[in-house]
Amino acid sequence: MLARAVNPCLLPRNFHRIRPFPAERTYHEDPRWPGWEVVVGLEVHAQLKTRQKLFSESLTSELGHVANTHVSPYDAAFPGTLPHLNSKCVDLALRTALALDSKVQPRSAFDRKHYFYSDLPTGYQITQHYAPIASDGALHLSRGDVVVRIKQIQLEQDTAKSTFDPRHHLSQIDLNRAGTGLVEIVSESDMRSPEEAGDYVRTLQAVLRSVGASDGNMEQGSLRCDANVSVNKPGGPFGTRCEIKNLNSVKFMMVAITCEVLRHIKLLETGQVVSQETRGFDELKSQTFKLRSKEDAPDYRYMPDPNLPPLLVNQAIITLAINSMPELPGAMRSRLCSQGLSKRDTEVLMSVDSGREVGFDGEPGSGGAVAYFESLSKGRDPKIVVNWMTHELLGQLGARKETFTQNPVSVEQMGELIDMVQDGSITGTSGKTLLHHMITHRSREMPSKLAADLSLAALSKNSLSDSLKKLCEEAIAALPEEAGVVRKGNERVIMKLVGKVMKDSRGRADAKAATDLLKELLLPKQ
Ligand SMILES: Nc1ncnc2c1ncn2[C@@H]1O[C@H](COP(=O)(O)OP(=O)(O)OP(=O)(O)O)[C@@H](O)[C@H]1O
Ligand SMILES: [Mg+2]
Ligand SMILES: [Mg+2]
Repeated sequence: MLARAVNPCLLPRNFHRIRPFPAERTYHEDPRWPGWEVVVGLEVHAQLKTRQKLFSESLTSELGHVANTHVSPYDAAFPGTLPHLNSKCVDLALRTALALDSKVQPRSAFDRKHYFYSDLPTGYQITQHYAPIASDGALHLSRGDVVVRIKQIQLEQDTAKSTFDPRHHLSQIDLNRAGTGLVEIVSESDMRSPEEAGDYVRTLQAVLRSVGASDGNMEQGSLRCDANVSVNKPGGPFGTRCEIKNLNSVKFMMVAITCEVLRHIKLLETGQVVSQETRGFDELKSQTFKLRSKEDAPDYRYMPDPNLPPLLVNQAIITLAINSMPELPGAMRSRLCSQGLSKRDTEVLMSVDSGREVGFDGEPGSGGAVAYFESLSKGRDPKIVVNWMTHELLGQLGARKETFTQNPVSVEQMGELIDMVQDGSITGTSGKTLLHHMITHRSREMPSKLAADLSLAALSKNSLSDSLKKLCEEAIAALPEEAGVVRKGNERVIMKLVGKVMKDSRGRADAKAATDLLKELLLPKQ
């Protein structure tokens, strides 16, 4: 119980424990399946973002690396090789446990889970079946007041990857992934709909990313999920669960759960029974299919791994982990809101921020939108800064199908640009043009220099009044009818002339100054 014994004074400011929650959920009828209650429990496998694998010195790999180039003799199960625990994997598992408000076990241990498959060179996977590193945690979902209990968090090895080429009847094994560290996070069966399951995975992804434990990328397979589904009559005991294996997108997971719920209900309503099975999901047919029944379930012959001593985590290690914890999403959200940002702006910034790169071994990643915002808003109005960031910077990057991690505009450049617009030395329109120029040309020049080079200095009444006057006179000459109407007292038509001035000045003219000057030129002095 060491984690519970941590002196609360040692907890960083952004670290707060989730209050206890009721395990019982009130039943709300779902119109999709009236008279039935849905129960979901998830097992999530997240690849730990460490440089090296869990028990060997070889480097972890990414999708696209040449097959079998990140393999040590240990990963390939050469006889005589021994595991050596990577402490960085333990650090990241501890961060995960703390972020999920779990009890860190002072003593955990590694077990062998045996099965025979080509992606497992040793014939067993090292996992923590009997004594996981942490248990009894909780995750607050983002919608409603739902808290999902975490049953346990265990450290384990990833498998290799096997692919089958049917044309040549050839199985190929890539050992790059073999032995990469994973955390398996097992939830209690506390979710009551496919949407809650989706919310759980998304919230968990954000937590894992924020503590640097995993990049949680489902498309690239660094986060995989098994969904356990059952149905029961409200108030009755839980039904028999079926486990749908290896779901690799939140959307498909929700579809798979929905299909499975409907399958269970159909069986039960026609007097049949649900048998406990492990199932797969066919994305094209939107159907789950049987992989094996409980009777065919493999006997994993779990046994303690004789080559690995118990993993001992004392209070000093937990305190170190607590002190190294980055800010969690909940704390970040409240901090941004307290700086005067609207809920919407906060959500936009945070969702962009969650796309930042996750650093290796718990190091901070680059490309964070919140850190960028915070540097930028030093000494500037946060609302003006967030407007420039969300509407202009993100908007222009989005139009080029680029993400914030590809943003070429430095905080210094963006800051000077905002200041120039604020003090009137360039107009808002010119600011946007400058930003566009900096993004498209990946320019390292400061905006003041670029504005001079591109002749974008604002034409206001005071500065360069001659140019503005010239533009106004040209507009009057070019639009004589409109000018005539204004002279007769219809001031609204002046906007057409202002529009012409703005266009001819390529956005450099200050609209208010142009309006005033046009009025001076067209209307009799009062
Ligand atoms: N009746 C049920 N309906 C829905 N989910 C359930 C039900 N009973 C258990 N579960 C969920 O099933 C999951 C069981 O996962 P766990 O890792 O403990 O065992 P397992 O699936 O038997 O083992 P393995 O790791 O080998 O797949 C948990 O998330 C749990 O909440
Ligand atoms: Mg499991
Ligand atoms: Mg399971």
